[in-house]
Amino acid sequence: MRIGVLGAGAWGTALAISLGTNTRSSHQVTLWTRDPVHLAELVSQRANRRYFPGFSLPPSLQLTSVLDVAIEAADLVLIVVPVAGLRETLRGIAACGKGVPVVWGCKGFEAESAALPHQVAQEEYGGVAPCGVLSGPSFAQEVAQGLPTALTLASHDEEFSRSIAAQLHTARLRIYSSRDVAGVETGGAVKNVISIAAGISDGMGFGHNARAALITRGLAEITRLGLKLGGCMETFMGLAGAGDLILTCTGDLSRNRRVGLLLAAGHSLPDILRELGHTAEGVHTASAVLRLSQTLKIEMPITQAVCSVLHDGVPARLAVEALLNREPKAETY
Ligand SMILES: NC(=O)c1ccc[n+]([C@@H]2O[C@H](COP(=O)([O-])OP(=O)(O)OC[C@H]3O[C@@H](n4cnc5c(N)ncnc54)[C@H](O)[C@@H]3O)[C@@H](O)[C@H]2O)c1
Ligand SMILES: O=P(O)(O)OC[C@H](O)CO
Repeated sequence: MRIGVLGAGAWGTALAISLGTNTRSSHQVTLWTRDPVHLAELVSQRANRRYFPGFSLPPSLQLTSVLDVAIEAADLVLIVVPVAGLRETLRGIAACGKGVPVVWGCKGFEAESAALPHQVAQEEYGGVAPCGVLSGPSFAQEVAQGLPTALTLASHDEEFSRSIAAQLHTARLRIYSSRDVAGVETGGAVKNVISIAAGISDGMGFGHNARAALITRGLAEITRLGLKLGGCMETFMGLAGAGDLILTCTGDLSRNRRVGLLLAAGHSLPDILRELGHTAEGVHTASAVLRLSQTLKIEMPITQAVCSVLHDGVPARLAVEALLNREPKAETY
């Protein structure tokens, strides 16, 4: 298959390396960056030192900064820009007029609209071609190293998700298909918020028990919101739910977890984001999720606490104390 990967950050580059060096099938991969200067670096260094140092780009990988070139050369487009760039990227693909099938790998809610990626896609690309989302526990570095990873590809078009999952599937990148787009996207988005909370807790030295409690009650928040948004219970127990939540709350490769660790150490959010140099979707998604939870009247205390630290200047210790001092209640979802 000919695959256009749009977005040459960590995840786009890792997917391009993994799919481009896949020995079982013969994918021809083109990686697109919007920045011509970045393209020149990629071409001359055959590596992405800016976003993904330590990995060589496979010789067969094509590189471009012209969107139409990446799309024209593709049977499938993978959009791997942050959620904030999804709408603009979809508009660019639509303007190309090819009607190419699209799968996105971004995880979050759009900050201003609080829309999930598939809702943005419906507005910008609805009815043009089959679409889906790729999500699940997947640190870019491990995927690029060829370490075993399992993902979920969800689409409302069941035939599309099965077919694309089968074509992208390898022994090292196992891809399961699903119809639950809203569930898969909600799991991938909210886990980033809970991961910031886990980072804060670990950074303050609260220990393994507290982290396990945050993961479990975080899963309850994901499930509550996800069910309201039309997701299925089993999705939240699967790769794109509990799987990704556990990975991101416990794995030190997580950028969202790192945001929490640095907040606990007393760093300011602008300094943290500058030092990170990468997308941490949980930062913007937290506010969108909080607004949604208030509109939908869903209790999401961990999300609320994370928002208060990120955006209201509440010290991490006070936010954690407020969480701990909540009234006792029955353990429900
Ligand atoms: N890094 C991972 O391990 C990983 C794994 C799974 C999913 N994701 C998700 O993938 C998405 C991208 O993450 P990343 O790790 O590649 O981020 P990153 O910060 O490493 O790179 C983001 C890339 O997108 C580009 N970009 C930003 N806005 C753009 C726009 N409007 N149009 C075109 N390009 C734009 C940037 O220039 C950069 O190249 C996020 O939603 C993230 O949650 C990341
Ligand atoms: O580094 P993070 O926190 O954006 O997490 C990366 C992936 O989403 C993990 O599945």
